[in-house]
Amino acid sequence: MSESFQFQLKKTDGGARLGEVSMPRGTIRTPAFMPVGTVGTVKAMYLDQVRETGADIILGNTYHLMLRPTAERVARLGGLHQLIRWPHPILTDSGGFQVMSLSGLRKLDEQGVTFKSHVDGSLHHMSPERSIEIQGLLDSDIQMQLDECVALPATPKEIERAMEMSLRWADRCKVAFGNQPGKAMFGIVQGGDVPELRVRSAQALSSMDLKGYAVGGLAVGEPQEVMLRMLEITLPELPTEKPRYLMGVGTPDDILKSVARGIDMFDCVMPTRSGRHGLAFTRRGKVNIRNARHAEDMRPLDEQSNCPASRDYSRAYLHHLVRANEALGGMLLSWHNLAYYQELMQGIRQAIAEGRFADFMAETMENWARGDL
Ligand SMILES: CCCSCc1cc(N)cc2c(=O)[nH]c(N)nc12
Repeated sequence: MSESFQFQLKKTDGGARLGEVSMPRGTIRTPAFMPVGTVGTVKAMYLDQVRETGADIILGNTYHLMLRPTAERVARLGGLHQLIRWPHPILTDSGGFQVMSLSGLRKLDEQGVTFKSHVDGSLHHMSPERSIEIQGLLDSDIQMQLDECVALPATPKEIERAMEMSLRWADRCKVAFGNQPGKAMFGIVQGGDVPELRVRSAQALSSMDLKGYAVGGLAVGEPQEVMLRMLEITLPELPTEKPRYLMGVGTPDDILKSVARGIDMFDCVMPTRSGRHGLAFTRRGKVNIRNARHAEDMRPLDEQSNCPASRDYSRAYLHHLVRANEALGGMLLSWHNLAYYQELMQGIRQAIAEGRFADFMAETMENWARGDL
């Protein structure tokens, strides 16, 4: 562990990068998958289970936590790590994305966003400074700038307006964050699906000399090939010695292809949300456990896994639980999916370390294509 925030790029293999983010609360092995703990919990999981799957860091969310239980109450209770009993690193999103997608957005201007809470309809205003203040009250280790993510498709003019505002907000967030040894504030590249706006955003953020850089404005409905193309355009404009975080991504296939292009950190609700709906990700592709073919299949999802949910429970039982809408079904499948995602990340890191990432990617995708036994 380190008293400061440090990123070490340990090895590259083609576009893929092996690294480590060291900070006081722990080390993040990259490429890393970060389970989403939006409201202070990774849904349907105990956090010691999340840790056992191999997670080095989880996410929290300014928008949700400012509404309930409020950032001030979390601070009075000792900060988010103490409240939820997760002593390892936490990254918090800034809240703007959730305001656009969850709240009754009332106003968005230079000063910030004004919105109605989806919890109780109360009115709130969040400026770049307030977002950083909230993330500080949560004692977040990696704090995201407030940004404006435009849903695609959108006009180039609209995308440019939002990208330029996000740059001005990045500057204000940097000032508000100040100097917090051991913590980091990441900028967020915007620019939609417009190459020259992506380049401008990445170059301007790079000149701010931040601790890390997220690629935002993607995984918002665009085709995968558009997302990947934007990575190919954006990543060369970002400093190689800083971590790159692709926000909201993704499926195992998205992750492999984004690692190949130089992404270090990922987050997505996919493994837990899909798990709650009966969809399992496995080394042989996706398995919809609700399908009748599993009703009397006493095999586990993956007898080679060291995760109890994958190894010790039959498909027949999982099928029954999900069909009966029993909470245990979603719990076991969330556990299995998070374990599979972390197993995939460990396989990626090992393959890069041994200089065989291209072969690993090809073999993994072949196994997915072969489908479930
Ligand atoms: C807890 C959720 C973290 S990631 C949410 C997210 C997801 C996606 N897809 C894009 C963005 C974005 O452009 N900006 C911000 N702040 N967040 C985004």
